[in-house]
Amino acid sequence: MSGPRPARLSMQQRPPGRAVGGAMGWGAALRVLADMDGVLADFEAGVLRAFLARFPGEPRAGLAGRRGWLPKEQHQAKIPLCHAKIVSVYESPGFFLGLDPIPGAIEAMKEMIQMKDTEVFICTSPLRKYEPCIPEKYKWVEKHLGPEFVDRLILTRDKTIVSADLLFDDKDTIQGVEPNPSWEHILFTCCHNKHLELKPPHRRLQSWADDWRAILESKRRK
Ligand SMILES: Cc1cn([C@H]2C[C@H](O)[C@@H](COP(=O)(O)O)O2)c(=O)[nH]c1=O
Ligand SMILES: [Mg+2]
Repeated sequence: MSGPRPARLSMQQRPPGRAVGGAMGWGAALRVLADMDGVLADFEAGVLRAFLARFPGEPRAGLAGRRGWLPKEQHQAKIPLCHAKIVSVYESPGFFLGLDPIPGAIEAMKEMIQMKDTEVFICTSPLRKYEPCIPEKYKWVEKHLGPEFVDRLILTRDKTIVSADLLFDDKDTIQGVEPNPSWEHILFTCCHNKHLELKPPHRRLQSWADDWRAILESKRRK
């Protein structure tokens, strides 16, 4: 985690009506990234639901017993034969588009984007097998959040190179080519990370019912 980013002066690039100024100075809007799977879209529940529908009677690990980010690793460790089947589930057409929103996520994002001096983006990593994952991610955002957020969708397999103040993400370790990302990673609680004990100054958001507004405000004050 590093300190706040220097103020940006690219006012021309800002959408009309979102110019910022005042106490924080011109261009010093707070920039927030929200991860998609596990933060906005319920990837874990979607995997389990689709797996049960497609392979009824197949042994699987339930959400309560999940440890570690990769369900394929989880299942691989306990039930070796499941791996390829789990991958086939989340690589199937309709999987990403059919994911349910995480409770409160849509409301939080729509409120956040209206906040003064705040820039909100969705930052998601597509599967290496990028079809149909990528078009379905765009469609999901349009369906649940609307066209305003389609313009704010960042797809990258390396989030460390994206410049922002905050990143809400369920993955416990986010690594890439940039060793010191500009954002503070707020771990969004999910079945696979809830057992992890975070050492200060690392912070969590337990759910969208938790005080995400306070996290944004704490970052503005810095
Ligand atoms: C195995 C596995 C894969 N994913 C996938 C789903 C997405 O394509 C990315 C993560 O996307 P995010 O929006 O950056 O969260 O990886 C996953 O999320 N979880 C898994 O266990
Ligand atoms: Mg995620």
